[in-house]
Amino acid sequence: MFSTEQQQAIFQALPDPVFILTRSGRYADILGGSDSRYYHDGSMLIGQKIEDVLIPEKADWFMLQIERALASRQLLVVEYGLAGSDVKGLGNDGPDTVIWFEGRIQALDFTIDGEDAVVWVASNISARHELEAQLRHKSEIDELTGLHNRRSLMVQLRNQFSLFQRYQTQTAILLFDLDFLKTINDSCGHLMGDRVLRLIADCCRKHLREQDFSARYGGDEFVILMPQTSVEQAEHLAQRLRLAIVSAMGSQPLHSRNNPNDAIKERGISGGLSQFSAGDASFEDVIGRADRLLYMAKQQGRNRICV
Ligand SMILES: Nc1nc2c(ncn2[C@@H]2O[C@H](COP(=O)(O)OP(=O)(O)OP(=O)(O)O)[C@@H](O)[C@H]2O)c(=O)[nH]1
Repeated sequence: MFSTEQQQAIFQALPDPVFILTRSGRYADILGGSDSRYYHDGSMLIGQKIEDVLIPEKADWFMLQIERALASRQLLVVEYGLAGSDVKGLGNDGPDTVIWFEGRIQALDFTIDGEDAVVWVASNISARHELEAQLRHKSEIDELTGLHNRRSLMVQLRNQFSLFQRYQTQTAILLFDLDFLKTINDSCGHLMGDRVLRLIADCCRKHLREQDFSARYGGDEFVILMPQTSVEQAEHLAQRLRLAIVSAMGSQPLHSRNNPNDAIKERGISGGLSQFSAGDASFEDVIGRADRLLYMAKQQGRNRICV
């Protein structure tokens, strides 16, 4: 139906680039890629090998995908990022952000110069990738404090509990609640209440270790999950955090709106500290224990951690 020239023109008009790659990683041909918003002219790659173009770590990954597609003979769909620093010899000329692609790879049923080969269609999905990252962030992070939200805490607790069941690694959990937030809200305004909640989050980020997982459990309740931590170590960390929060709150102008001389004196947190234990059926058991200990801390006069 189409002449050879017309077929060639149709291939070149394809918006996404189509790479014909041999088993040894040679660019046998490149078609399409006409959407110049996303793709540069790649014709200079023809005849070159992936290992000549990309740094070893990336080149190995590309070669592995070619092998997978050739072995399965099925359509293989992969996602990958390419940064300017992944391309050999680009220097500072490449893009400064990672560009994300979806690769659709299919083995060809003929050989090219005696080699097996695949067709690899690369689509720029950076915009979608960015949107997905934003949505993931929104679904996992508490908007007010920037800590993990309850939903991502639950996922983390479930994973850590599975690890505990398999390896019995000590894992401590602190559940704490800001004392008298209602009084702060009523006396100093809701915005000041919000400010104190953010202050607590800052203290968590500053005073806990990188492996500790801090989350806003809801309202003025927070949970700190401390993997590979004994209760003794966790108690030390919890007390350090409590003192840091008391000290940070001390620097806040927590004065009554009606009477500026009337400062709110009660500043602190009450917490319950527990750990996964052999008899627990699920992570909910340890949260339940920490909750009862938190209640005890409130009963005993607040601004303390019960273990
Ligand atoms: N400012 C602010 N207040 C909140 C937020 N979420 C919940 N609160 C308020 O926090 C208060 C929590 O109340 P409680 O924990 O029961 O009581 P409390 O005043 O902190 O007193 P104790 O916990 O008994 O020491 C409620 O008045 C909620 O309305 C928030 O995001 N911002």
